[in-house]
Amino acid sequence: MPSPTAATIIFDLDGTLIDTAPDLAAALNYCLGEAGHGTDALAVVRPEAGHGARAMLTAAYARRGVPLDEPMMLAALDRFLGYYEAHIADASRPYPGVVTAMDALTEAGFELAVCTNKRERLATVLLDQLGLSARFATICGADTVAHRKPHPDHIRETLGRAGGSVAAGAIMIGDSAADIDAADAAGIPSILVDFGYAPEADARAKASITLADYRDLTPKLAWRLLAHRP
Ligand SMILES: O=C(O)COP(=O)(O)O
Ligand SMILES: [Mg+2]
Repeated sequence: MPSPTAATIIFDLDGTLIDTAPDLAAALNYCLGEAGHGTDALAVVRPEAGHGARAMLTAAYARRGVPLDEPMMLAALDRFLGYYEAHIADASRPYPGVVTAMDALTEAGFELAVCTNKRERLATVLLDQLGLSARFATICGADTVAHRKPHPDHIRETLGRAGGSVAAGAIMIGDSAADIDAADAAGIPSILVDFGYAPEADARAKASITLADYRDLTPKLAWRLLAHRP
């Protein structure tokens, strides 16, 4: 049971907690192959992996100069998501050091939560298959809420479900401007991970700190950030 007074560490999922790009790229390449196109290398697809299936398909078709109207997009999305769910944890793994960092944070009394623009069901299936779901007080997806990140309500809803609040203390850890902007608008400190999919310059500038290695995500760092709230 989440404690009502615990501070909450909120993780973004894709590109922050889990490196999901290989399985997302495989789902994209399956769709491209089915439509008679060649495949894209992981390095090409990786920067788009944090923006969801629709963005990945849009970019792949734009690279080929092939138009993708809405009915084609909806059919491609169905194919993408069907393949993706069936292969969701084939190659996706937690980033190095994050599980050890979560152990230390939980041990120190922090509540952990996930706030992702992935669909809640997919996020839950992925974390279930990786054996990580039980660590989180809530897994709050894009379709769990009326307004997804960068809207601050996504963070507020995540905190509410986790038994926390802005007043009780919260930190958002993410890899994109959507994460950092949501944290900023909710009035909580943020950590931008350097190794994610979309570390844009404005997110880097706006984040409370940038993290290059999960070994540095310690309870001491979290307490320091909470002591200097924005
Ligand atoms: O699937 C997306 O659009 C991005 O997911 P994320 O918020 O976990 O990075
Ligand atoms: Mg992300």
